[in-house]
Order: sequence, then C-alpha cells, then structure tokens
Amino acid sequence: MAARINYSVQNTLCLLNPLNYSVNAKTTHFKTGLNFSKNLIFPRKLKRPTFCTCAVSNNDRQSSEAAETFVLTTPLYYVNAPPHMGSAYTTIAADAIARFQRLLGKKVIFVTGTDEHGEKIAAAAAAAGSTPSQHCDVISQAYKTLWKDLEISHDKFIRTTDPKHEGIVKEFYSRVLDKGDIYRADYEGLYCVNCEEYKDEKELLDNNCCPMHLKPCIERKEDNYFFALSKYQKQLEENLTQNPNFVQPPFRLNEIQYLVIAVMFIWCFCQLLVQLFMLLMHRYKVGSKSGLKDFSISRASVDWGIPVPNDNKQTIYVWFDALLGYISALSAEKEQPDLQTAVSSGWPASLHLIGKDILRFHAVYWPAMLMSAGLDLPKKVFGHGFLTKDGMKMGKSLGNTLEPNELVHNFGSDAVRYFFLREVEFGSDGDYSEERFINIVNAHLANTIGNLLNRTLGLLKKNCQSTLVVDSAVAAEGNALKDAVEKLVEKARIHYENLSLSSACEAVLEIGNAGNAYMDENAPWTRFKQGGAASEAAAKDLVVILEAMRIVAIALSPVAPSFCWRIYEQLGYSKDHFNTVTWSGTKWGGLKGGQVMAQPKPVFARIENKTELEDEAATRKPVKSKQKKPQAQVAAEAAESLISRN
Ligand SMILES: Nc1ncnc2c1ncn2[C@@H]1O[C@H](COP(=O)(O)OP(=O)(O)OP(=O)(O)O)[C@@H](O)[C@H]1O
Repeated sequence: MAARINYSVQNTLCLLNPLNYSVNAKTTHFKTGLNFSKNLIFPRKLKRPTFCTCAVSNNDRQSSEAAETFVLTTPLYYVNAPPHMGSAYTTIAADAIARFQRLLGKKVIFVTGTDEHGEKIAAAAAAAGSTPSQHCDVISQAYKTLWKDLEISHDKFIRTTDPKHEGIVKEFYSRVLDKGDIYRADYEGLYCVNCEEYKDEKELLDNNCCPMHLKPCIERKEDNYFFALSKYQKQLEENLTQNPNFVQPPFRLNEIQYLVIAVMFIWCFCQLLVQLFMLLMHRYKVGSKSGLKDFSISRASVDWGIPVPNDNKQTIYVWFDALLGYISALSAEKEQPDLQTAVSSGWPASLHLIGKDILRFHAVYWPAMLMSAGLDLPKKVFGHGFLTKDGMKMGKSLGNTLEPNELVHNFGSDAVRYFFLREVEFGSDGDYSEERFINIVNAHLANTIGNLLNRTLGLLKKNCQSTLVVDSAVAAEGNALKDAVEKLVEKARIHYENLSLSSACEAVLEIGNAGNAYMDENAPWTRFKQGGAASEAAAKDLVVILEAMRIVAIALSPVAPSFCWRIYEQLGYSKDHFNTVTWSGTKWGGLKGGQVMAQPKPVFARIENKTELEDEAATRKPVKSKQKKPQAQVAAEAAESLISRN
C-alpha cells in the first residue's frame, strides 16, 4: 500500500480514549535432575530412521476442517517502484509468523499482494513510457519473483486491478452508501501526491513539506465523496477499550497515550471553548464534537482507479480500494465472488502486519469502514518499525533503498531472513550494515549451529559409524542439556506467539550455545580415545547434542527454512518428513537408537568478509596461481579440519 503517511497516527488515535495496554509473557519452568542411563547398547544392525515418534505427529497438522484458521496479511505494496528491503522486511516477518502458525497445526491463509491504482502509479507508468496496466504487470511480477527468492509461503497474492477485487470494492461502496455514510462535499487543502492524502497543515514541515517524503504538498480543491468517519468515533473508542490488544506492539499505543495526556488536556479545554461559542451562536454541526474527521474517498482528478458506482467522473480513493484487498484475496482463484462469499472464506483477519507508517489506515479508517458495512473487525493490527538509512525511513519515494535481490543473490535467503528478524527487534526501527550482517550470520548460523552439527556428525562418523547408539530419550535421562533445551524451546514458542521474533531467534540460538558448551565440557573426542565406559558415555553425548540440533531445526524453521531443512537432512530425515513436522516435534526424544545420520557436510557456508580478506591478502606473500575455491568447499574444509583436530 502506498505509504500514505502516518506521522499523524498520533493525531488521529490520540483523539480516541487513552487506555492502559500491557502484555504479560508467561514462562514455563521444567524440573532439572541428573541421572544417566547405564545401559548403552550398540545396535547390531544399522537402520534408517523410523518415524513413529513425536517428531511428527500428524495429529498436530490438524485436518483442515478441524483446524483453527489463522488469516495473516502484509500490506498490499504500492507498485510505484519495485520492492526494496523495507517491503521484504514485512513479508519475511509475516512468512515466519505464518510458518510458525502452520507448525502449531492451524489452517493458515497468508495474504500478500500489490496495490495498483492511483495518481502515483499513473505518473510512474507515464515516466517509464508504458501504460499503467503494463507498468503494474511488470512491478507486480517483481514482487512475486522476490517473494519466491525469499521463500515466502503466501497462500494468496491479490492485485487490486484484479476484476474480482473491483467487484467487491463496488459492492462494499454501495453498502456504505446505503448506510448513509457517504456524502458529497467540496474539499480544499494541501495534498501530498506521494501519500495520496490531504494533510493537516500542522503535520507539515517548512514550505509545506511532507515529513515522510520531504516534498512540498500542493494546494488542491476538489468536489469529492466523503466517508463519515466521525460517526464511528464512539464505536472505535469502544473497540479499543474492549480489545486492548487490538493495536500492537503495546508501546506504540503507550507512546500515543503519553502524548494524549497533554493533547487531551488541551483538546478538552479547546472543546469547552468551542462548545461555549456554539451555545452562544446557537449552532451545532454534526461531526464537530468528534476528534475524527471525515475523509474523502474519491478523486475527481485521477483516472487510474475503480470508478465510483453511479459517477464515472470520479474514481475511488486508493486506500478505500486497497484495504478491501484483504477481503477479496480470500475468495477462490478465478471466482467472481460477491462480498459475502469472500467474507465467508476466512474473514476476519487474525493479524494485519504493517509498517508504522500506515497504522492510522488500519487501526482507524479500516475498522470504521468495516463497521459501516456491518463486517467484523480484524483481530489484531501490528505496526512494526522502519528499516532506516541515515536515520530516514528507507522508501521508494525517497529512493534511499537497500536492494533485496542483491542481498539474496550474495548471501542466500536464509541469511537475509535470519539477519533482519534476529537483528531488528520487531516493532522498533533498525539500521543495516553489511559488516554486521556478515558477522551475525557467520557467528550464529555458520559457527554456533552449523559447526556444532558438523563436528558432532564428524565424531559420530569416526567413532560410531554415523549411527546413534541409543534413543535420545534414554541418552538424556536427567541430562542438564536436555533440561536447558526444553526450557529454551518453550521460551522460543512464547516469543513466536507474542510476535517477538528476535527473541524467538535468540532462544533458539541459546540452544546452540548450550550444545557447544556441553560439547566442550564433555570433550567426547578425548573420551572416545579412553575406550570402555568413557567411550560409551561419549557416544551418548553425541546423541544428546544431535537431538538438540533436531529441535533447533524445527524451532528455527519459521525463520530460516532451507537452513533448517539442511540440518534435518543431515540427521537422516526425508523432505516429506520435514514438511510435515509440527511444533510438538520439538519435544525431546525424536532421535532413535540405530538411526543413521547423513555424511557430514556444512549446512551454512561461511560468508567471506571482503575487508577481512583484503587485509589478509595485503599481508600474505604472493601465492602461485591458485584457483579460488567456492565458499561451500572452503567451509567444508574448515569443518573437516575442526573434526580432525578434535
Ligand atoms: N523502510 C521500511 N522499513 C520497514 N518496512 C517498510 C519500509 N518501507 C516500506 N515498508 C513496508 O511497506 C509498507 C509500505 O508499502 P509501500 O509500498 O507504500 O512502500 P514505501 O517504500 O513506503 O513507499 P513510498 O516510499 O513510496 O512511500 C510499510 O507499511 C511497511 O510494511
């Protein structure tokens, strides 16, 4: 959706009642205890893994009829320019949430798409020398391609130029009209073309510049249709009171609440003066009591849009049109649905995931529109922070964007997904630096998790013919690592549930750290050399660490799906098995004695840091023409040398 700005979200929401918002995160504790099993039995016959364990309980992947539905949306991105890392950020986060909800066994409908009408699109097409329709096809395809490269698992991709969407918008408009919530009036004001929105003068910078796009707004006068937003002030207030979690994260409303205390005070005082004045003048205008202003929902000057029913001279305002994409997306492919059919296919949404720039449209305008049309409200709206460059929001209109295709091409989708979800606390702003990117993914994915798996499998190959000597449940009786893993994976689940994606990653990474510490403390390579009972204990230690790795592979799969599949593959499982695994598979005890692991190979190739390499090259003596090895080979050799060192 067009970043039709939301610095004024505070102006809008603060006029609703201030509320107390809080989130309580619960953590679960497990008992700890030490009690090693004495019966270490080396199986006589090597087996492929059998899969009748808790690793896959198909009961978790509930039958689609019985399963709870979870409808999740990203904004429909405005096709004024190709996607950038900001657009990718919301979609990656949504994908991680969708994958997590699927692991819980829910029937997920993950909606994304493109917002394709409006003045800005027509202008962008003209600038590119194409028709708006051709332009939309090209840019919309660029989004689809990027989503594929980033392994986005959306179920629906809606384009607002899709005829089925147009039908639904017209029907919705007529419903709202019948309700008496649309009227015609003149409007004169300052208009930001990039936001596609009239602005309050007080929101603007010097020279009437839009604070988001840093371009001057233009004076514009139009005869438009208006939506009676002010009529819904009270109902919106009630919605926020009754559903304190409707807008997330809580601090976004807390910030507003802080402002509201001052603003409300001034506002109440002004209202008192106004009321007195009105009493004196014996005049009272409907809507003036309310803090919310009616907004115009048509444009006379824009051709590229859905015509207003019964008035071909006007087109429907791009926001009034685009928000309905969340509903039209739900209808079956190629169906020409009516509004009711689409609504009954999954509405209301469980979660709208958006950037904070468009919170006002989702938390105020959209609920009021739905109330007017007699439809249910979405259950939750989460406004995350911005990826910034030099402190400014990265955006298409400013052109200060980071190119996601390049990042995926250079570093792979797992690294991109992991870095942004791990490094930017979900809800807050975050900056990108290549050096930090490389350091983080190398340290976490290549070292903490990848190397641990590789070292363990290397030792298992050398000492146990790549075969587990005992069930992981038996190997870990009373084991401290098991207890730590159980606590951490439960922590990760709670964080995923609360959309604290960075903390969820951190909890999973802690499992890797605990596994490394366990490996170093127990030094199985030494104990294998001692033979006898020491060697048996060492073999059990490897089972324990590999079980922890199996759990990591499930718990991190919403964030880095291919990386986790590679871990799973190394543990000897099939792709089908991985695709049907559920969150209950994170319960300790999936690996069985006799299971044969794959030949060890690195699951994440370390990224070479150019600066490091250049420094190294500058100090190194010239070597006779040696061919540069591919990264995967370099990593494999590094891992091999680690194993042999052990
Ligand atoms: N810098 C960013 N950081 C995080 N999310 C972003 C960023 N930029 C865009 N988004 C995501 O895209 C949504 C806005 O989509 P839109 O297509 O309007 O992109 P935009 O780049 O902000 O456009 P413009 O620069 O033209 O205003 C935001 O609500 C958010 O979900």
